[in-house]
Amino acid sequence: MVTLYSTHCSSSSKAAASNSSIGFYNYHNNLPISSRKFGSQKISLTPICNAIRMQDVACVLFLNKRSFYEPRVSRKQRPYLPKVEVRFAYTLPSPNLTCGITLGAVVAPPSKIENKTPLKKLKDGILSVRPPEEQKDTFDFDSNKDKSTVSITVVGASGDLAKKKIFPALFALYYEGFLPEHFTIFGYARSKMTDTELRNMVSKTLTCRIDKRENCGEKMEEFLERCFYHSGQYDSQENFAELDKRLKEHEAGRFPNRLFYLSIPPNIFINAVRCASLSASSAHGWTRVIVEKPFGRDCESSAALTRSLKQYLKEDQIFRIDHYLGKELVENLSVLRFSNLIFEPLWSRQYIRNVQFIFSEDFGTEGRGGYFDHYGIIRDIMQNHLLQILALFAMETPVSLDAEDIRNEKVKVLRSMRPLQLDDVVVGQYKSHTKGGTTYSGYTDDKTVPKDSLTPTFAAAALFIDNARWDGVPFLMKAGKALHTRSAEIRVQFRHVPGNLYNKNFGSYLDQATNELVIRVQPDEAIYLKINNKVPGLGMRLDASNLNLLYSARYSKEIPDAYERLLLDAIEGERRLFIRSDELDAAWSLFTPVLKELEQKKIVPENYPYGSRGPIGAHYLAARYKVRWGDLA
Ligand SMILES: NC(=O)C1=CN([C@@H]2O[C@H](COP(=O)(O)OP(=O)(O)OC[C@H]3O[C@@H](n4cnc5c(N)ncnc54)[C@H](OP(=O)(O)O)[C@@H]3O)[C@@H](O)[C@H]2O)C=CC1
Ligand SMILES: O=C1O[C@H](COP(=O)(O)O)[C@@H](O)[C@H](O)[C@H]1O
Repeated sequence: MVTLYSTHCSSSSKAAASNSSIGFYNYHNNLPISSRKFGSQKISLTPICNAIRMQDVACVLFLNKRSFYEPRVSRKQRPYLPKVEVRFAYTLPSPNLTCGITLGAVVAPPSKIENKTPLKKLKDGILSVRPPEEQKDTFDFDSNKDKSTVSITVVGASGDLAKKKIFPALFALYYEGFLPEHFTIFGYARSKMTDTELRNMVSKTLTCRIDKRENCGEKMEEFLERCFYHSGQYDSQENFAELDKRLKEHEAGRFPNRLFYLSIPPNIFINAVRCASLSASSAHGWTRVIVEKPFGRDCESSAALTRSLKQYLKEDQIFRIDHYLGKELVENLSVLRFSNLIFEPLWSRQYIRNVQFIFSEDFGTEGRGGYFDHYGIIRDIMQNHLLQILALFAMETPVSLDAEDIRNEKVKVLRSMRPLQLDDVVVGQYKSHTKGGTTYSGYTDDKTVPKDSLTPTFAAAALFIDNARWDGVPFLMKAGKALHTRSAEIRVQFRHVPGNLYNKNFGSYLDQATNELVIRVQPDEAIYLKINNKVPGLGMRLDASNLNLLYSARYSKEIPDAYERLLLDAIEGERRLFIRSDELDAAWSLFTPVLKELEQKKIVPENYPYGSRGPIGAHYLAARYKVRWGDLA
């Protein structure tokens, strides 16, 4: 049952409101339940809403026959949440009319919600950013109420990320039935391509899951038929208006929602957003924009980017992607911690000695040297991926799983952290190395990288959270390219057991006898806990063994790629895994001073051979805090 408990709507203009009405629709079948016309300056909708008690309600507000607003039954109503509050407040594009509606919902039995198709979850109402005067078309909601559509435009479709990640993720969602019934995918870039050429390009990177090969070819054909291409400049409103025209042809009178994925270099983000929002945003439905990193390269440039984006978009239209937040084990971090009694009580300085976030790749910056040299590993990996994981790891219990509640807690952690000090950073750069007759090029051997580049391809750092829970606990980060292995892990090293009866069995290896919880994000996703155990036999010999939850052994389902989850969330309007602007500001504040110092002082990175374990300085840094890197134990 859903109970709407508080709504209000006020207008400062009689004329603007004279043709207006509010309608309630059954969420499941979109049939009208009730509607009310209003033309007065002020209208209280509370009595209407209180009178309506039913399974699920969708509510659409019409102003001068335009529909602006559709509250959703969102993923907040997943089974683990027995009670949901949905709040909406927004400004209508009309300058003299504002309206806010607050809904409080008590949710229907969870199974019903879960059984919904994703399309039915698509009930978020984001206003178009297009100026009102450009919203010429009116939408006849009565005859189209059961028909909405999502148009996904991949801006920069000819690029590496689009081919490698975005199109395959969209196909996986399609294959699994997660895309809405009506959807269209457009590639947009400057390269000249026909629809068929785009389809050929995309088809080369599509794969079916190992566990689901049924009708794979057929599904690919169906998917590709819904992919189109439009060639245009990123700074041309005219070209985006042409795209708009083509999108409209495919939307064919359906309720149009539009998602733009900016898969382009950052220097053209703003032009593309300006043109897309002014010439190709949805007139009636929502318009959302996924923005890829890098979100600036320091506090100032990031704030400037946010300011520019907000000239054309509202914060809730901006989906800043950090694909590490979409990884299965990062998503599981909160589940592990907040739904297992054995972990949460241990999650503090009292029991945890240090936490390590380790990222390594066994390949260099090949092909991306130009981009990388401008950013370096601290900006590329630490300031975003590792810091986001740290914030999730260390945050206090959020009030709910609502996006804002989670992001509020993450911001608090970031704001409680000390900006990184130069003394607490070690930087490195890989050099060429020959192994087994093969020579692996060094970073500066790349033609797109200046020979005298000081850009770090490796960094280790010690960070601290100055709050009651984490006071004095080192949070160590290590990230590097061209190392000996590819992996991403979170390692939680616990304190010694006080007065351990078995200390003598460990001899001088007391450190190695502490418990360690490892969350292996990739590859071979796993969670394991290192415990001390008696080696079977008549003696009393102890060893460290793992209680091991290896995903591939436990779950037969293939783990979805991070981009699948994030794209689906963006389509559904779920913001939990996207970065809010204040989180971003807080993240940059931690790293900007040290990044500037490294550059101003021209700190020379320590060399390490391609394929090695990185510079020795990382060990000294850890040792300063009496820590051993867990991945080396
Ligand atoms: N590739 C990756 O693994 C990752 C990428 N990212 C981010 O995603 C975004 C896209 O990355 P990626 O696909 O690698 O980028 P690309 O360099 O491949 O660029 C994407 C497309 O943008 C256009 N483009 C490239 N350079 C310029 C330019 N100087 N001026 C105008 N247009 C240009 C090209 O299309 P055309 O010429 O046809 O217009 C190109 O195909 C970037 O912001 C990147 O930082 C983030 C994480 C990982
Ligand atoms: O954002 C980035 O991530 C990739 C690593 O992503 P993964 O999912 O393959 O682990 C990294 O290679 C790239 O430099 C960086 O920009």
